[in-house]
Amino acid sequence: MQSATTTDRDSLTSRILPQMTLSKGDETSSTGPPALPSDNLSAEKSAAKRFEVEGNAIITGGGGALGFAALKALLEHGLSGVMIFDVNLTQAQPKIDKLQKEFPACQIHSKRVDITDDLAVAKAVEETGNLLGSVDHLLCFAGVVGCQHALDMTAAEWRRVLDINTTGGFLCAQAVAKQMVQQGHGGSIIFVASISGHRVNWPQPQVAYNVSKSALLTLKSCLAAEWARYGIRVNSLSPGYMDTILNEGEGIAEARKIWADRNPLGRMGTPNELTGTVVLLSSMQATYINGTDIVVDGGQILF
Ligand SMILES: NC(=O)c1ccc[n+]([C@@H]2O[C@H](COP(=O)([O-])OP(=O)(O)OC[C@H]3O[C@@H](n4cnc5c(N)ncnc54)[C@H](O)[C@@H]3O)[C@@H](O)[C@H]2O)c1
Ligand SMILES: OC[C@@H](O)C(O)[C@H](O)CO
Repeated sequence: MQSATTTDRDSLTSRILPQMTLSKGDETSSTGPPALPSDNLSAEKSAAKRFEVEGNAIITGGGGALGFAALKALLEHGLSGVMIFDVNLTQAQPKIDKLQKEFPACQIHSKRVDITDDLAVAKAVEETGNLLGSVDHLLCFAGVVGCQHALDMTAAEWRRVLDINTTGGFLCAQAVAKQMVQQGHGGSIIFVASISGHRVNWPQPQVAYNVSKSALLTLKSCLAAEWARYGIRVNSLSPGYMDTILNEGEGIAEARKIWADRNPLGRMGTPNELTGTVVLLSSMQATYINGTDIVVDGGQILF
C-alpha cells in the first residue's frame, strides 16, 4: 500500500481533528507541513554559525540556577532579546542587571509571572511579543521539587507540584504557540523535564515530582506531533542531579553522596554542563530535531 501523501494526510487530519481555534496564521499553515527553514542551512553558513540562536525567547524560571545559565549561553550564541518569567526575582534581578551590562546589544527583560495563572501567562506572552517584536523560543525551566512519602502526601502538595511543573509548562507552551502561529514562522519550545521523568529517584521519595516530569515528557511528544505543521519544534531535556539550590538544604547531604556514588562520572553536574544541549536545541542545527528528549546526567540512569 502506498504511504499517504501530505494532501491525503491533511484532509484526514481536518476531518478528524476538531476545528482549531487559532485565528491569524492558522489558515496559511493548514496546507501542509512548513517548508525547510529558508536559507539557514545553506552552504555559506559555517558549521559554527549554525549553532547561532536567532530571535527572541521567553525563559520561565530564568531567575533560577539552570534557567539563568541557559539564558547566558543563549545570549552568547546570538539571542536578540529575552523575557524572563519568574515568580521570584528578588535574588536574580541583580544578576540579570549585570548580564544586561555584559550584553548591551540584547534586550533583557524580566517579569514577575506565576506560570500557573493562565490569564497572567497569556497577557505576559502577548506583552512580550509586542515589546520584543516576536517570540521565537520558549524554554520552560520554572519548577519546584517536593520530597514526601506517598502515604503522607496531601492533596494540596500533590496539586502544587503538578500545577507548577506540568500545567504551568502547558499554559506557557499554549500561549507561546498561539503567538508563534500568528507570527507564521514557527519556533522552538523546550521543556525541562528530568531523569525523574524516566525512572524513580533514589533515595528521596518524590512521587509528585516524578509524575510531573514524566507527564512533561508525554506533553512534549503530543505538542511536537500537533504543532510541527506550524513549524514549531517541541523538545525536552532531562537533567540528572545538578548542583543547584534545588538540591541543597537540611538533610540532603547523604542523598547527594548517594547520587554521586551511583553516577558513572562520580559527581553531580553543574548548570553550565546543560547549556550545550539548550543551545543545540535552540539553534539552526536542530531544525530536524522534534519531539525528542535529551538526557544530560553523566550516565546516572545507567546504574
Ligand atoms: N537541579 C537539578 O538537579 C535538576 C534536575 C532535573 C531537572 N531540574 C529541573 O530544572 C528546572 C530548574 O531547576 P533549578 O535547579 O534551576 O531550580 P531553581 O529553584 O534554581 O529554579 C527554579 C525557578 O523556577 C521558579 N518558579 C517556581 N515556581 C514558579 C511559578 N509558579 N511561576 C514562575 N516561576 C516559578 C523559581 O522562582 C526559580 O527561580 C526545574 O524545572 C527542575 O525541576 C533540575
Ligand atoms: O532527578 C533529578 C532531579 O530532578 C532533581 O534534582 C532531584 O530529584 C531533586 O531532589
